[in-house]
Amino acid sequence: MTARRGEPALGKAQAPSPWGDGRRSRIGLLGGSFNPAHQGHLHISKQALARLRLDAVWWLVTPQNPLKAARGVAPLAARLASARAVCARERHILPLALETAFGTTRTADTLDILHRRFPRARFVWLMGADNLAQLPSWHRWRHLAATTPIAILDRAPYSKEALAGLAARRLARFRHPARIAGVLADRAPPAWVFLPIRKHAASATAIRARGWTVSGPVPTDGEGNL
Ligand SMILES: Nc1ncnc2c1ncn2[C@@H]1O[C@H](COP(=O)(O)OP(=O)(O)OP(=O)(O)O)[C@@H](O)[C@H]1O
Ligand SMILES: O=C(O)c1ccc[n+]([C@@H]2O[C@H](COP(=O)([O-])O)[C@@H](O)[C@H]2O)c1
Repeated sequence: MTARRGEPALGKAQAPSPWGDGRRSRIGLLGGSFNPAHQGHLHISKQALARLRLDAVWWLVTPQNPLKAARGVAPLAARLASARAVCARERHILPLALETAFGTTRTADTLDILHRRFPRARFVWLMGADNLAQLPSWHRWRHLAATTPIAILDRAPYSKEALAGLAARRLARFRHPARIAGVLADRAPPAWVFLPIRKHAASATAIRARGWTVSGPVPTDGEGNL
């Protein structure tokens, strides 16, 4: 892995595994605010691991979603801690603060760096159906789709809205049936699938409404699950 001039090198503590260390690792990237992380993130990550035949899912805990207000967003350390707590037992799911190391907040920029640094890795961008509906507001979203295969994980109540939206329409000819999900990582982008998985109702907004705070204990269901 080589850093470009001007890009910070990643310290060992940041070093994700697998590294793209000669093996053509298949890595799902779930970007998010994780304010806080919850069982919905875990559910879609497990679905992605199985359905897309991934080696790992990296949770990219964003320093700041460029389209969301900073107010009400817990510090990165607290969001990262919530992510680590939620997937503490998962060997193949890795919460990371790579965008803080890269100095990026916009996904297309982050993906460009990841492709440069891990030329042998096969990345798939993962997102819930709500984010597909919003994709046309993202910086260089067509470039993003042109560089990285995308898997959309279903989420209530956004399925119809997402599939009828501008991004789905503009990218319609690059959509593949869910049955090829296992080889999506091998497909040359643009390429995307919509995975009609069992829906999970968890949302960070609902958890915050129930009183999640940075300083207080992370709320659990008694088994350590948010
Ligand atoms: N229950 C869920 N089902 C499907 N996708 C989800 C679910 N929860 C989160 N995601 C997806 O995970 C990614 C990160 O989500 P995020 O951290 O914003 O959680 P959130 O619950 O959507 O937060 P908020 O309610 O604050 O907007 C997004 O792509 C989002 O669509
Ligand atoms: O690149 C953009 O312009 C962009 C705009 C909005 C959201 N994103 C990314 O989308 C991911 C999901 O964000 P969120 O806040 O819905 O969890 C996260 O990685 C954000 O950085 C990216």
